Amino acid sequence: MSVVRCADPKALAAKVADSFNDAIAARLGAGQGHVHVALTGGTIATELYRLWPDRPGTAEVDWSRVEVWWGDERWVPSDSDQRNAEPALELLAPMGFGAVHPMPSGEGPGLTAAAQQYSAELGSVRMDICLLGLGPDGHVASVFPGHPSMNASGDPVIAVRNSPKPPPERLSLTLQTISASDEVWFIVSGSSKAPALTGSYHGDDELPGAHARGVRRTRWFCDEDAARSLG
Ligand SMILES: O=C(O)[C@H](O)[C@@H](O)[C@H](O)[C@H](O)COP(=O)(O)O
Repeated sequence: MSVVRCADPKALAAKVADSFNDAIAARLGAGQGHVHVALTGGTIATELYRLWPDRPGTAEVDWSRVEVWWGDERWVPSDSDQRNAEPALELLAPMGFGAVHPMPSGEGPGLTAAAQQYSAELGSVRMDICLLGLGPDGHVASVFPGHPSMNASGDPVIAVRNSPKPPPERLSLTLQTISASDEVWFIVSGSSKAPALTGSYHGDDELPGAHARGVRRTRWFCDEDAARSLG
């Protein structure tokens, strides 16, 4: 595990964008045909998507060999501004990804069928890099502490009901699926996240963030406000 500390949210978002560019270019340069990346929703992730297309180095990457997935989604219609995927894809449009895989939206099949559909779409794909935000309660993707989503196993994607964070219905990768990723990257900003960050980093069992670990590497990108109590 490694921690990357940045002065403020803007520097944090820029650092994560540059790190993605470097890591993806390195994978492609090493002969990997395609790179699979899972993105997340949330405020700081949106800041990342806003500045990523214009970062120096972004134009150097062959994005046609990158496939984008989502770690979780809110079960609302596709034109809702609460969605994770569509607003992000609008910001990231200049990059021209080879393929994008938004999770199904609320006007489609039922929630359970949608989870099965995305599980099938995922098939045997494992993420090279899975990006995660962290909630103040320690949630990652739509896996919440003390909630049935924490113990889900079986299919890689689950239907989440009664989510403590609105909206109540969501889709999410399971912790097992997240932790099958080669790398897990956290992006964490703000003092409200400091206790959850410290607990997740140090392995507090009750926090979903403590169970999300990459097979090869776990990186914690955080700003000083979030990292305050990390030591
Ligand atoms: O759908 C969601 O709500 C997100 O995917 C969620 O897991 C998010 O990443 C964290 O809650 C952090 O969000 P903030 O950066 O807004 O605190």
